[in-house]
Amino acid sequence: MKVLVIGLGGVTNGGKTTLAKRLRKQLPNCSILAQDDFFKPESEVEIDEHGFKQYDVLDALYMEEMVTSIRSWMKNPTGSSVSTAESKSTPVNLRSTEEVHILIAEGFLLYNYEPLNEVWDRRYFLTIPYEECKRRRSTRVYQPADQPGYFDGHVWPMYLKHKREMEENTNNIVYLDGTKSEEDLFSYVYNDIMRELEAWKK
Ligand SMILES: Nc1ncnc2c1ncn2[C@@H]1O[C@H](COP(=O)(O)OP(=O)(O)OP(=O)(O)O)[C@@H](O)[C@H]1O
Ligand SMILES: NC(=O)c1ccc[n+]([C@@H]2O[C@H](CO)[C@@H](O)[C@H]2O)c1
Repeated sequence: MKVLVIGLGGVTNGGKTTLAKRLRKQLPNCSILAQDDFFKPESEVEIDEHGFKQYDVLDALYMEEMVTSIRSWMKNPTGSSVSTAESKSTPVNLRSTEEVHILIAEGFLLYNYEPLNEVWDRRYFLTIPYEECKRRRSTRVYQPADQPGYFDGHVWPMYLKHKREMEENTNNIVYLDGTKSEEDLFSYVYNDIMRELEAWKK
């Protein structure tokens, strides 16, 4: 049996969830694990001197639990103990599909946490420019909702800081331009993963 752990990281509102769901429909035995499911409750999230809740940092997340979830999926991809959303579709375009299991872990802060660095078979990173990110984010309602000035005061500066640290410490990141169409993004990543699976079968 082959297990493939795919990281789909990138900026908030870059389109990670949209792309992951689309991939899950088409890839064989594919599950999604969302980093957003590991946020701490609001009462445990720190507040900085400007009054901004510190959600866009590793400390706001139960990262050890996320590692445990990924590792237990890797040991037993068909087990039910891990909270992942699983594909219900019939696998396509692949013989011996029952031997392949794919986990897409999607989230905004995947590659800055050392204990996760060795789990990835492939690392993707979606980017969109500042203006587009701010626009998309303004259409979303988080729980709790973004405070006034939150994007410029917390979200974007933390994104730039983490991206810089990631670039200093991590190799082999495949950057994806999140302003491309959903269809283009899907077919690029789908073909990339299928090539990897074909190479494994040989
Ligand atoms: N390729 C695309 N082109 C234009 N808009 C897109 C594209 N993909 C997703 N979107 C839109 O961008 C917004 C964010 O998408 P999505 O929820 O998939 O992003 P995300 O990276 O998972 O966000 P977050 O992790 O911050 O919640 C949504 O309104 C979605 O419809
Ligand atoms: N899911 C949450 O608990 C939560 C609460 C407040 C803000 N967020 C935002 O989610 C994004 C990552 O998807 C981050 O930019 C957080 O600001 C999440």
